[in-house]
Amino acid sequence: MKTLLVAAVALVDADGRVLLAQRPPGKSMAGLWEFPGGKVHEGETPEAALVRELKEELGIDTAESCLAPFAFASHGYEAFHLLMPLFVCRVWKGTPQPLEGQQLAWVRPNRMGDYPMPPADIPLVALLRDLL
Ligand SMILES: Nc1nc2c([nH]c(=O)n2[C@H]2C[C@H](O)[C@@H](COP(=O)(O)OP(=O)(O)OP(=O)(O)O)O2)c(=O)[nH]1
Repeated sequence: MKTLLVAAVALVDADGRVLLAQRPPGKSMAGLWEFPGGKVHEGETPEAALVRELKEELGIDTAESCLAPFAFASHGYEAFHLLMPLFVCRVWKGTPQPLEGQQLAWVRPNRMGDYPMPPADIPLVALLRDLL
């Protein structure tokens, strides 16, 4: 089974809300809410992948130094094993915009239960609730 490395980030605003993005129709797990991020390319670090993805998906600028390692998900999906480091970021430039047609929502960790997420993410939500 292939291990897929995906980097994800909890963008946290001044009110302690976290940005979730809804996976668009046509993609795997469409309709579920996830942390922004994506696959780490060959030869790329997770931090560099996130800086790139945040620009592409949301139009915001972040520095690698603003990404604090927080936790990781390790989850067996049918087709691959997902290894997903989750970073926390509280500092960025710009306002997140849905540049890829995705829905965005700022959600308090204790309300994340209202937003169906991929199974890999469930343990991460509990950890965020403790942090924020
Ligand atoms: N970005 C992100 N991906 C997640 C989360 N939880 C989770 O299981 N994933 C999975 C979904 C995808 O299989 C993979 C991320 O792939 P991607 O977002 O870069 O690429 P993609 O939508 O084209 O994925 P796919 O349709 O090819 O499966 O990680 C999460 O919180 N954030």
